[in-house]
Amino acid sequence: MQVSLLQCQSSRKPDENLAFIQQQLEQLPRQAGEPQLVVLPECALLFGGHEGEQLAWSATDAPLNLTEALAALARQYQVYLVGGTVPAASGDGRVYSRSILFDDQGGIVGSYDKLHLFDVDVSDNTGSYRESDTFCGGDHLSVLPTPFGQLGLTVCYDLRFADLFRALRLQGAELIVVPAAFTKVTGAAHWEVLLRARAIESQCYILAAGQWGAHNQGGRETWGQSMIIDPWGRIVAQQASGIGWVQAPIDLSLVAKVRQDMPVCQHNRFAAPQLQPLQRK
Ligand SMILES: O=C(O)CNC(=O)[C@H](CS)NC(=O)CCC(=O)C(=O)O
Repeated sequence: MQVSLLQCQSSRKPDENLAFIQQQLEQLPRQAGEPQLVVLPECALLFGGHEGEQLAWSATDAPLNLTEALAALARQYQVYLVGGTVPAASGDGRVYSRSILFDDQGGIVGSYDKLHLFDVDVSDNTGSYRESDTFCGGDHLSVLPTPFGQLGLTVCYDLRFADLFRALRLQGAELIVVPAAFTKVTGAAHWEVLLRARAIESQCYILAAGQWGAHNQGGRETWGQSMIIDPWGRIVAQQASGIGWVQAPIDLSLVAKVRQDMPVCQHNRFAAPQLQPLQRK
C-alpha cells in the first residue's frame, strides 16, 4: 500500500489547478494493482480568494463543481483521494473549509470541516490572517475506514491542537492526514516539530501535504516540506521545496508494534478530550 502526497503551488484559478493535478496523476509513479492513497494540500483547487469568491465556488451553479471534479479524478485514476479542501456552503453566508475523502470509484467516504481557524498575526508580508472572516469552523471529528487503515482528517492550523489528535486516536485513527498551506514564517519555525510530535504522541502515520512557494503573484508565501512520518516519528519521505510527489509505503503492523511496546493510551492519566458533537464556530 502506497501513500502519495502532492505538493502544489495553487492559485485562484480552479481550472488551472485541476489541470495541474490531473497532469501529475497521469505521471503518478505506481505499481499496477497497488492500492494508492493520494493526499492533496489545503486549497488545492482554490487558493486565496475572499468570501464572495469562496461562496461562489461553493454554489451549485459554479462554473466547475469542485467536489465532482475531485470525484472524477479519484474514479479515473482509481485512487483513494483526500481532496485537500474545498469551500462548502454553511448556510449562514460563510463556507466551511471541507476535506473530503473519495474512494477509488469516486464515491464520498466522508468529510471533515476544518475546526480551528487561522486568526493569527504573522511577521510576513500578509501580516494579519483572519480565516474566520470567510470560513466557519466545523462541528465534528472524522475517522474513516480505508484499505490503508482508519484515516483521521485534520486541516493545516488544526496541527497545533494536540487534543484533536488525541481525540482522533481515541476514535481509532491509524493514519492522520494534514492538508496544509502553512505560512513560510511559521512553517520554518514549527512545521516539522509539530508533525513529528503529533506522530509520536498519537502513534499514527502522519501524512502532511503542503502548498509551497509564492501564490497569486505577490500574494501569500507558503512553506512546503510535505512529509510522511511513521508512528515512531521517523520522516520516511519529504520534499522541502518545489512541486511534485512525495511517496512512501504504509506498514500498519508498525502502528500495532509501536502501540503494543509503548501503550501511552492506557498510561494516560488525564481525562479524554470531548469527542463530539462540538459547537459550530
Ligand atoms: O486562505 C486560504 O486561501 C488558504 N488557507 C490557508 O492558508 C489557511 C488559513 S489562512 N492557513 C493556515 O491555516 C496556516 C496555518 C499556519 O501557517 C500555522 O499554523 O502556522
